[in-house]
Formats: sequence, structure tokens, C-alpha cells
Amino acid sequence: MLVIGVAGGTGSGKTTVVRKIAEQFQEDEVAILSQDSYYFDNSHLSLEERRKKNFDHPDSVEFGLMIDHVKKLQKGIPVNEPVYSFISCTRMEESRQVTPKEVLIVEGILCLTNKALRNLMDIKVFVDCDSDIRLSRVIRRDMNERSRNVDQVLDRYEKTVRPSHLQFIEPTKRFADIIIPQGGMNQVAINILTNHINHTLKNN
Ligand SMILES: Nc1ncnc2c1ncn2[C@@H]1O[C@H](COP(=O)(O)OP(=O)(O)O)[C@@H](O)[C@H]1O
Ligand SMILES: Nc1ccn([C@@H]2O[C@H](COP(=O)(O)O)[C@@H](O)[C@H]2O)c(=O)n1
Repeated sequence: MLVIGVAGGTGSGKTTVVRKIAEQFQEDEVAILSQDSYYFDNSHLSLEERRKKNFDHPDSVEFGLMIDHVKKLQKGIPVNEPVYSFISCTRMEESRQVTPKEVLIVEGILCLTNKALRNLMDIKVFVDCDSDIRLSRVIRRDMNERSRNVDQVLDRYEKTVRPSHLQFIEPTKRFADIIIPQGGMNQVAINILTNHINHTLKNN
């Protein structure tokens, strides 16, 4: 199994890049694990307290479980990926079964911050994007999909998202084998990655 890690700031285009890569393969060839699914549950806290959490800090993610799932998939064992709600900021009762495939893409803002997880990756990618563009995307997305108003989005951005991006996420660019500017619109980078994956699969 080839494990590809895709990191980058919130709104940088990670999901778009992953989708475009996955589209180049058959459905039974590529499995995807999202780091967002591994946010701690926090249902013991009130919604107000949960919303105040720093979700851009590495401690907000249950990396132990995520690493265990990657290792199981590498051994050919299916896993149950948790389902996370950005509206309630908790894990849902249900989970999603992920079965082992030839390629596993692990995607998320913090997925290159964890050394043990990094060590499981064969290719590390960082999707790069200016912070003003990311912020405008995040405002739209959080208002449309995450039940937030503009003040809540900007308040979170100033207090936790931006400082943690600078402290934890941006520095992981140095671990990347490939840095992709213009995210999902960078067809050249997506083709290069797809060709590399195909080449590696054929030679294994
Ligand atoms: N290169 C791009 N140009 C314009 N819009 C983009 C581009 N890449 C992503 N988007 C849009 O920006 C938003 C965030 O992209 P997404 O891939 O979900 O980012 P991430 O997973 O890094 O948070 C989505 O609405 C997506 O359609
Ligand atoms: N309950 C939560 C948990 C996380 N976030 C934010 O999501 C961003 C990461 O997701 P991407 O899809 O953009 O990579 C991150 O910046 C967290 O602050 C949230 O809003 N609510």
C-alpha cells in the first residue's frame, strides 16, 4: 500500500486536490482518511465550551487512533473511521468503514505535525495558498456549512486558527516532498502526482 499525506492550511484546497487525484483512479484503488474525523469528541463539554477549543492545535486530534487505523489498513485490515460533526463539534454515533486499497490518502491540516504519522507516509504533500484567500473561503464555508456567523468565524480566525497555522501548520511545509501552489486548480502538480503514484504502483 502506498500512503500519501496531504497537509496545508484550512481552505488551502486539500480536499479538492485529494478528490482530483482520487478521480484519476478506480474506486477500488484509493482509500481516503480525513484527519477531521479524528477530532476528539468533547461531548462532555457544552456547545459554547466546545466552540472555544483550539481545533488547529495538534492536541485536538486523536492521532493515536488515526495512526492505529493507518497501520491496520497497511496490514489489510478494514477500520471504522469516526464521523465528526462541525456543527455540534462532537463525534457522531455512526462510523464509516474504510477498506484497504492500493493507495491510502491521509488528509488534514495537522497531519504532517505528528512524527509517527509522517513516518508511515511514502509521499508527503503540502498544499500552499495565501492566507487572505484561505480566509475568504473559510468565511463562506463556515457560514454555509458549519452554522457560524461572520463574527464567530473571524473571532476564531484571530484567536486560534491564524496563530496555530503559523506555529504548527506552516512549519510542516519543510517535511513535504511536494508543495502545491494553487491547490485544486494546479493540474500540472496533480498530473505529476498521479503519474508518480501510477509508476510506483506498477513497480511494486
Ligand atoms: N484553486 C482553487 N480556486 C478556487 N477555489 C478553490 C480552489 N481550491 C479550492 N477551492 C474552493 O475553496 C474551498 C475550500 O477548498 P477545500 O479543497 O475544501 O480546502 P481544504 O480541504 O484545504 O479546507 C472549496 O469551496 C473549494 O471548492
Ligand atoms: N469543530 C470544529 C473543528 C475544526 N474546525 C476547523 O476546521 C478546520 C480544518 O478543516 P479543513 O477542512 O479546513 O482542513 C480548522 O481550521 C479548524 O479550526 C472547526 O471549524 N470546527
